[in-house]
Amino acid sequence: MTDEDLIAAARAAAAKSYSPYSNFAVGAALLLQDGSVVTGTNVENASYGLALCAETVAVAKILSENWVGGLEKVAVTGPGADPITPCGRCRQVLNELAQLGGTDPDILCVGPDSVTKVRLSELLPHAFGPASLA
Ligand SMILES: O=c1ccn([C@H]2C[C@H](O)[C@@H](CO)O2)c(=O)[nH]1
Ligand SMILES: [Zn+2]
Repeated sequence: MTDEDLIAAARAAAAKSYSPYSNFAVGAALLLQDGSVVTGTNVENASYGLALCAETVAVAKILSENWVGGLEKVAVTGPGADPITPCGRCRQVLNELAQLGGTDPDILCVGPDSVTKVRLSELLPHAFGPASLA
């Protein structure tokens, strides 16, 4: 799975976005250690504050259906002029999945003409995670 393939999967997910209120279509594609890819898109609501982010939808799909191992890589696409970075809540939600499998995934923050690659630990330093409860 190349970065380009993962980005294409995120873009395909964004094409299914339900975002009639913000018109801001986000796609996320999560690559797991067994090579499988799970996608998510943002799902908004007439009660605006209930919007679900693309990354969180993808993590919920994985943990409720088919978690098979560590989180290797994530691609996130948005419609803005700059590469999109996961919001704070999504960083925490992604960290839970990463910690479960013991990885520090690359996050591909995708813009129209550039990709910024950062580690999750760079986006969420000093994270609170499962081990913090011990
Ligand atoms: O990382 C992010 C940031 C925002 N959104 C969604 C939430 C909302 O539907 C829209 C505008 O904030 O974008 C995501 O899905 N992921
Ligand atoms: Zn988010």
